[in-house]
Amino acid sequence: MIRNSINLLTKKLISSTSCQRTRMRCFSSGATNLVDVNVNDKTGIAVVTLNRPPVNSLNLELLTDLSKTLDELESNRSKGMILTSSSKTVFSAGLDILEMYNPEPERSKAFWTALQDVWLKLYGSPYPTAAAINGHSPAGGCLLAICCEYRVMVNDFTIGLNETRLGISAPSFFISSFRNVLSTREAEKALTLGTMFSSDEALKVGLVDEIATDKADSINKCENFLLEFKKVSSMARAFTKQSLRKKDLEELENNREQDLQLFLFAINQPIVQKGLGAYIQSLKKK
Ligand SMILES: CCCCC/C=C\C/C=C\CC/C=C/CC(=O)SCCNC(=O)CCNC(=O)[C@H](O)C(C)(C)COP(=O)(O)OP(=O)(O)OC[C@H]1O[C@@H](n2cnc3c(N)ncnc32)[C@H](O)[C@@H]1OP(=O)(O)O
Repeated sequence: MIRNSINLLTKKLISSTSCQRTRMRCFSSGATNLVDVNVNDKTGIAVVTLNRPPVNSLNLELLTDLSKTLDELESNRSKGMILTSSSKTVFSAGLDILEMYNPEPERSKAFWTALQDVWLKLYGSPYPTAAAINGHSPAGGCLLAICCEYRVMVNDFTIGLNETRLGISAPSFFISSFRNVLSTREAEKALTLGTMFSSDEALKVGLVDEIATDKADSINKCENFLLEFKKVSSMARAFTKQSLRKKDLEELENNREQDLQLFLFAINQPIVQKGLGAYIQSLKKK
């Protein structure tokens, strides 16, 4: 994938004049509409909205749609992407727990592979990315946000990698993208404690870059960030980003099968199944 991106950058260099004339308007990511995409005609920035009520939990279908959307943005040479949610209170509740409970072997494999795909594409995207976090963002929800280069969070919500609170460790690619945002010290403290930060705390520690009053404000602030790149060569920008993230990306690319087997092993442990069952019940009883 990194090689593909570098090839793409080279192609861009050769055809940079024609690229600038190419402007995609809008595209759909499929019949299901779990992901809405809206491209601003003037700026070329795409607002990508997660749309799987009630809480945008990341199941196989949502991850597959998101993965396709990221492919389309890349092949359309997007000017930038803002990731947000259609919910009023939840950005994403993270991985869909039902994908891990009583797992069906082929589906769990496809599910984890789709998550790996999304992470590789989002974390390593050549176009600039920002997250307009307009609701709670635990675990896998936080993962999507930290893959982006900039985060604007609406007040009064929570964000964090809380896996240890659920009795598990965050997978290694979750940890590497978290450490790309926070200092190793802050990341270690937050990951081991499973801290969920309030919007203000997240700002203080550097997990988010700005606070917004509402969704529109968060999108506006993300857009302002992305527009700053008008002054910068898109190739130089993308190359720099991918160089900084190269080690993390290669770590997963070179160990995808091992990472998948670890996930399958973990979710198939009876003690984990018991924990997942109890957790699902606790969410339902709320
Ligand atoms: C427990 C042990 C886990 C062991 C796992 C083992 C191995 C796996 C190995 C590696 C993978 C590890 C990686 C994990 C990363 C993850 O992302 S795990 C998911 C973590 N997410 C959460 O813990 C969030 C849980 N949800 C909430 O806290 C709240 O729902 C919310 C997001 C704050 C929103 O609250 P709100 O009040 O608005 O909504 P409700 O709570 O009423 O929820 C509505 C509805 O949605 C269901 N639901 C919520 N979250 C999830 C979810 N993540 N997956 C599936 N379904 C979810 C909830 O049950 C309600 O359903 P309903 O009652 O049927 O309407």
